[in-house]
Amino acid sequence: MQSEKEDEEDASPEEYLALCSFTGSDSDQLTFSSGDRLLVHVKTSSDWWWAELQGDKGYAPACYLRQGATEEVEDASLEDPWQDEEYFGSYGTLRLHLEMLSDKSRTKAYQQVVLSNSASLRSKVVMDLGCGTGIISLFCAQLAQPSVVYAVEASSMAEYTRQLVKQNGCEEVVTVLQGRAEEIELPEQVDILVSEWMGNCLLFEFMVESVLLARDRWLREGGVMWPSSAALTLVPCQANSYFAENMAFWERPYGLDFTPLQPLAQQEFFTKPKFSHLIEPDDCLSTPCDVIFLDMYTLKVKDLEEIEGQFQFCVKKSGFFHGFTAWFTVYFESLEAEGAAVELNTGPDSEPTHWKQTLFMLDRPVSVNAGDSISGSVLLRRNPIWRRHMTVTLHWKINGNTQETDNCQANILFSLYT
Ligand SMILES: NC(=[NH2+])NCCC[C@H]1O[C@@H](n2cnc3c(N)ncnc32)[C@H](O)[C@@H]1O
Repeated sequence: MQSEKEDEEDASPEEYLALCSFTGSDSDQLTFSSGDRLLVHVKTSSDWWWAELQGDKGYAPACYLRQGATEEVEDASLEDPWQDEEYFGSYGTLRLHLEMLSDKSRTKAYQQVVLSNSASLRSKVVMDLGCGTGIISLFCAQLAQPSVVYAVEASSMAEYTRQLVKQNGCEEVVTVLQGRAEEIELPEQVDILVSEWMGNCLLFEFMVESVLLARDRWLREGGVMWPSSAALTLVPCQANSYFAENMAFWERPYGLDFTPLQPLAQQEFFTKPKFSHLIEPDDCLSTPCDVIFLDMYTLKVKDLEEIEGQFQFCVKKSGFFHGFTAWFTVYFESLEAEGAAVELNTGPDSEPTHWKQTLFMLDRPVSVNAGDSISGSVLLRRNPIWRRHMTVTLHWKINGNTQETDNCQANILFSLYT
């Protein structure tokens, strides 16, 4: 009796080129090298395909493969791996800047950092990386007396930022430099490198790479990074309304049975992370836990390729385990020796920010009971081709202490593609 997959394999396989190497993380994932030609038998999901390489079969990440690619196509996709045209184009318009400036939690946290360090900022040299409209640089000039702030902005917004600096009488202190932080020249090393670089799930957009490169090139020995550190937090959660709206909905719409659409709904709505999700504190099934911690003084660009964290949650109340929710917190150390750090927490116990939280839905909910443990790991793997993207792979098992049976092993791969 052929397996379902073998049935589907009867269709003629298509040849794909591996654009880079991939090492399978468990027995049913294929391992291959850049340049290998794989035969794709079944596109089991938008992210994982059942493929074959020299007789070995297994799942391959679709984003690593290009159909009928030849060298020039490969070069083309490597031409703009940062998608800078689109990325800086979007920051050249007001929409995103309005969203960020309207985010009081975010903007006031940076204002508080400047305010609480205003004495120590006197006569310091500051770099504001990715200054956008220049709000952080203007806070520095308005609330403290640094000797100079280099406000670096790659998008066309920079020309307006210059006007805002002049309009607010800060041109003596703030110098706007248009260009990528990796490419511009500063006349001197800086004492403080401040930036608002965080993206969804902390790292999406990978602007953090630019911050690390600028740190290595422009931050003087003993200089200060703002943020100084960052943590990614995870919690198993209920998502009853999201589940009801996207899955239960198909049970009886207008008295009809639309359940045959539920597999489609699962594929379409639950295989991508839900950005801007607002989790209620009550939805948390256990105490949230920091799964990844980044020290902005020691973090290296190569560390960004794969970042893994472990977790062990103890379920504190019975309910439906619909998925995991993630958020981040960044910390700004004080310039004064014993001064208190400022933190910007984007979790459910803080004022909502424009990031809100990110919800990763399981294929199907699992009912859990108080005392169960949900343990496993989260792997953030940067896309080797599209450098602003990453996949999030969650492995977990549930050691229900109320059931004899086994764990339910599972792993889901989410691609944080725009
Ligand atoms: N928190 C985020 N996810 N994004 C908010 C900051 C993004 C701002 O930094 C600018 N920006 C991003 N990368 C760079 C770079 N390498 N060099 C200069 N400006 C940059 C970008 O044009 C935008 O104005």
